[in-house]
Amino acid sequence: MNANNIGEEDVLPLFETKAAKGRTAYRLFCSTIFVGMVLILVYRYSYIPKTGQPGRYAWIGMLFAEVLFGLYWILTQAGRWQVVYRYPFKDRLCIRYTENLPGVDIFVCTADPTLEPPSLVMNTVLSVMSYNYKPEKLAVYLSDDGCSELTFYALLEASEFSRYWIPFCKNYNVEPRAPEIYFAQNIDLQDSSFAQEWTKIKKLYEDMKSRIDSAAAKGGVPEEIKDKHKGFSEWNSKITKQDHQSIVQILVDGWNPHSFDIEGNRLPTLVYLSREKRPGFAHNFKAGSMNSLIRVSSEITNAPIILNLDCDMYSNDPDAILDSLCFFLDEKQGQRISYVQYPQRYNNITKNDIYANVSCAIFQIELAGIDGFGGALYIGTGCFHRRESLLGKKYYKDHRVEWNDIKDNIKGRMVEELEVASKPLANCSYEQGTLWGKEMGLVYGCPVEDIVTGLTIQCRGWRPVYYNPRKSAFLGLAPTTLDVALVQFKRWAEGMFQIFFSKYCPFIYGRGKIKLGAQMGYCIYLLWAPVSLPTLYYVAIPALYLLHGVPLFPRVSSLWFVPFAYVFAAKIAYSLVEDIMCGDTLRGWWNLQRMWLIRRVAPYFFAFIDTISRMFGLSETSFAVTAKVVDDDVQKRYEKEIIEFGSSSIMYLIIAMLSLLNLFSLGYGIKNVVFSGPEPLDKFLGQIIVSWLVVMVSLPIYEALFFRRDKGSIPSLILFKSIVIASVVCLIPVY
Ligand SMILES: O=c1ccn([C@@H]2O[C@H](COP(=O)(O)OP(=O)(O)O[C@H]3O[C@H](CO)[C@@H](O)[C@H](O)[C@H]3O)[C@@H](O)[C@H]2O)c(=O)[nH]1
Ligand SMILES: [Mn+2]
Repeated sequence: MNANNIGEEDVLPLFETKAAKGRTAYRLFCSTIFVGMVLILVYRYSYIPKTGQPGRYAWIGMLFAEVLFGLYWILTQAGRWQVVYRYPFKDRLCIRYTENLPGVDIFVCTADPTLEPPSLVMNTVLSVMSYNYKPEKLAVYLSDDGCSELTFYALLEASEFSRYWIPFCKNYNVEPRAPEIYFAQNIDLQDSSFAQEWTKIKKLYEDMKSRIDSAAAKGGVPEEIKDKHKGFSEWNSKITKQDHQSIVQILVDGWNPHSFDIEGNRLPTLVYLSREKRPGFAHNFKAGSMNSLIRVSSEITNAPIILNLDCDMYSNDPDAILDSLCFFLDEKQGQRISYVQYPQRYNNITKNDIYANVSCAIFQIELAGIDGFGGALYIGTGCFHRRESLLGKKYYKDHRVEWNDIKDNIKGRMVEELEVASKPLANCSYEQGTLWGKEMGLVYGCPVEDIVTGLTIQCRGWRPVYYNPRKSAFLGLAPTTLDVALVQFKRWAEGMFQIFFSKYCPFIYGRGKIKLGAQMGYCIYLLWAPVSLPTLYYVAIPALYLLHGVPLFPRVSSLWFVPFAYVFAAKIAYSLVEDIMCGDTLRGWWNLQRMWLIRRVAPYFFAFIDTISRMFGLSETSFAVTAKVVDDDVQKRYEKEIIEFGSSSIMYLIIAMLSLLNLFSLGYGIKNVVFSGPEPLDKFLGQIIVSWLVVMVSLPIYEALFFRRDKGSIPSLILFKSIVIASVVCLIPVY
């Protein structure tokens, strides 16, 4: 697998790592904020009201909140201090390695045919089957945790359609290779032979899709179809999602001379897997499914490189495999690279990204910043792995792997034989008494299996890479309702906080194994949940004390006001500049501010509560699968960028209550200024500004509470409860 006879020193590298521009300027700016924060704390500490004076306890609380904000802010610098960008050179790769590229196994996970419609999943499967890569080196595995015959049927249909789709894609260099997305584009059909092909394939695709969708609508596969394929015999009336045997079906055997596409070229191997599930056996959600995939694929193709994708993440770049191989095959650094993580991007984002799904700062800056400390995170999808490192091997210096191509046995063994041999590997009992889920494969026991697994891989000596190409390599579906978006963030915040308290806490587990910057970088996310506490404090207490006429910030006429004003303004300005530079719109930034606040006060807070209650054994780990589709009405509102509340989630109660509280106190504060002149303004401007900011970002919330009548507005019961609670809170005496 080495480059032909060339000495290692003379070959050009296959990738390059460059430091981001503007580091010094950023570090200087950062230091001024730091000084401002220290001054704020000095002020807080020296002016604590004496015992008996009003606001003493609130003041001490403010001091705590500001200390916590400050500490958290220091952590977030790990994501910005040393940002690096990676540049692969796939032309060099293609010249140097022609025939001897490694095999790649692609894993797609799906869990529920209603939340994740089979026709959507097939788009992902088709997009990865048509990579620009030798089909005999490519295998696609679909893991179906829903154990649905619909998904199986859809995969059968897709395997047939792929015989037309793949040659069409390659002949005309079509992009992207997810048919649904491709045919939704405006295509220039001047060339008549192309137009003919295009029309033919489009018809084939639409027919296939309508067969899949109508089976899904009927809730089952028609009998006459079932009779045609022996695979359906695995399903009987007793099978449920939670209780069934292992199913492994090789739908395309890349080595079978009969499985060619319509032009006589080979097809990639295609495998359907539904691991065994039995009541009483923990199935460990996606981590369990990935581990079964690792084992089953090792029996069938055993490629040294694994790409793992969520079912909604189609490939948007047919050359993505080549890009990522530049990292693994680089002669000098490649041996140590365990995985290449791409950012999560979406194809259903509206112009101003109403739920702030894109997270520019995270994907364009923070993750690249943590990569600068050698700690690129594994985020569950869009990630190429080295099979060895995912399996749990340690990295040893000077240890070189010989990457054998596709496992020889697929060539010699019959499909039936492979199926029989791999089924037991997906059985519940297989993992009992083994290291799977602990030191092998993905780590169990955490709803963010990805982050914790990535950490363990790094701590075994590997150096992952974060690669954010200009052209998105993968595109998925972002949540289109607030409810779904918040539940997702709650799962993340909860899972991550759990890691912080487990033996995997980066500061302990990673000590001496990964850099301090990387440890801190992890904690930016692991501490999402507890950062909700000072945030809640800051949006509730100053407003409440404004109502009661107790000041909590320095007077405007005092010099102490300056650090507060500076830190506030500088942070806001910085986030604006950062966001716009990442390509967001002004309104997009504004939406991000709203979501920032909402996330911190609701899902992060509930994640905090649930993590603590789990520590006392009061609740269990769960994984709420994100819905990928919604009703037409809801979709229309999403496209118009109207926030979809539309459920009675308890999270809305907190959000509504806080926005009402700030509205009351802002009204009261302004009334005082208008009637009593400059004195209250001097004393209360800080609090008025905080409330004013909360009110400004909450405008769509008031609208949903009081004015909207559509189904997506906030239910009136929540309105009622939040008014009652907010009023009671206002009446509580303060100390
Ligand atoms: O029991 C399960 C649950 C989920 N999944 C699959 O896992 C993927 C991710 O689930 P989704 O509901 O889409 O979660 P997201 O919040 O969108 O996922 C992000 O966060 C997860 C961790 O919380 C990671 O596993 C994902 O890769 C990452 O994209 C999907 O393909 C599911 O089909 C399973 O295979 N089995
Ligand atoms: Mn998802």
